[in-house]
Amino acid sequence: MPRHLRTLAPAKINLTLHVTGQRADGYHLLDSLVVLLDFGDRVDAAEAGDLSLSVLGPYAADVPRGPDNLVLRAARLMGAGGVALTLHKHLPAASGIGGGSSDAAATLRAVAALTGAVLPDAGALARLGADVPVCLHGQPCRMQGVGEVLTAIPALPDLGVVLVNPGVGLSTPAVFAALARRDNPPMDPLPTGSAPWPDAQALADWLRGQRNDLSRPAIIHAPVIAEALAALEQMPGCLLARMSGSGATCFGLFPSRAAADHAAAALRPRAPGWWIAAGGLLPPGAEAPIPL
Ligand SMILES: C[C@](O)(CO)[C@H](O)COP(=O)(O)OP(=O)(O)OC[C@H]1O[C@@H](n2ccc(N)nc2=O)[C@H](O)[C@@H]1O
Ligand SMILES: Nc1ncnc2c1ncn2[C@@H]1O[C@H](COP(=O)(O)OP(=O)(O)OP(=O)(O)O)[C@@H](O)[C@H]1O
Repeated sequence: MPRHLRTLAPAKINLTLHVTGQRADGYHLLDSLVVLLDFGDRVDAAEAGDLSLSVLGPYAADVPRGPDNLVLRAARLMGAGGVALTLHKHLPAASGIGGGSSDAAATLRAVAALTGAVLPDAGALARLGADVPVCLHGQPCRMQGVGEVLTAIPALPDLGVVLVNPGVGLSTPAVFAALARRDNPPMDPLPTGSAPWPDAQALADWLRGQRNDLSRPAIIHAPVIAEALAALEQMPGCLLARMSGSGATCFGLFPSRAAADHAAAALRPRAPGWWIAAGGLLPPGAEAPIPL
């Protein structure tokens, strides 16, 4: 067993997010295409006498340091007694890109690799956060139910992605509560065949016919989201711009990682208060903990 591990907690984006109903307990039924990106937070785990958490990085001040941090909640769920955890918080909190859920999933992976403990069951994962199952899954997929039903999707083409957060945090329950309708149509049927989206343009063309039903209520709370979407749409090479999750982070899709890097570099000087990051899709296996 390794004694010290480093794990990526990748940013998550909802390429689509259809809200199709509501359960009796208030949780909403979703139909969403989810991908993870090749950048995000980082969770380090080392053998130690007690369970502890240090939080570092540019957004450390925006997340709890105590027992409510999803890293510690995930570690306790694994029964971890002697693990020193360090969260490097690079993703803005409460921003629709899965930060806390991805940190929790990375912690589950790291503690499993460090101690040999088994992963929690599906019910316990969902109680940590609706996005925890998809973040633990690690691969592009369709997410349904309230987040616990994950199915495979056709292979995706190479993509570049730019994320833009216009400097506002949004409460996920408040955005769901502002929905005008909860019984919206699901996604169109997924195309069939081994590579129905031969390139990023073909994927963007299909996504243009789908929705994020939380965009409208999120823009009511934070009108600056519309400015972030417009800024992305105006970048050369941007194929599609949408909001992720419950916002306020928006993503732009580009034909390549180089085109995304170029657009992010061009946008930064024009929007100094915004968080802007660029990358690509998470390669298979890249979510696995790395011994240090
Ligand atoms: C909107 C998404 O980001 C889409 O991927 C996720 O469904 C939200 O995932 P999350 O932040 O991990 O969500 P949780 O922490 O479990 O839930 C936060 C709150 O969002 C609302 N919520 C969440 C998921 C869901 N399917 N229906 C909901 O209504 C509930 O009010 C819940 O109390
Ligand atoms: N490790 C963590 N990182 C981020 N937030 C955390 C963490 N632990 C607890 N939280 C709390 O969870 C809340 C939601 O943060 P998170 O970054 O998961 O946002 P989100 O936008 O709801 O994500 P999602 O895309 O899954 O909806 C924050 O307001 C914060 O107080």
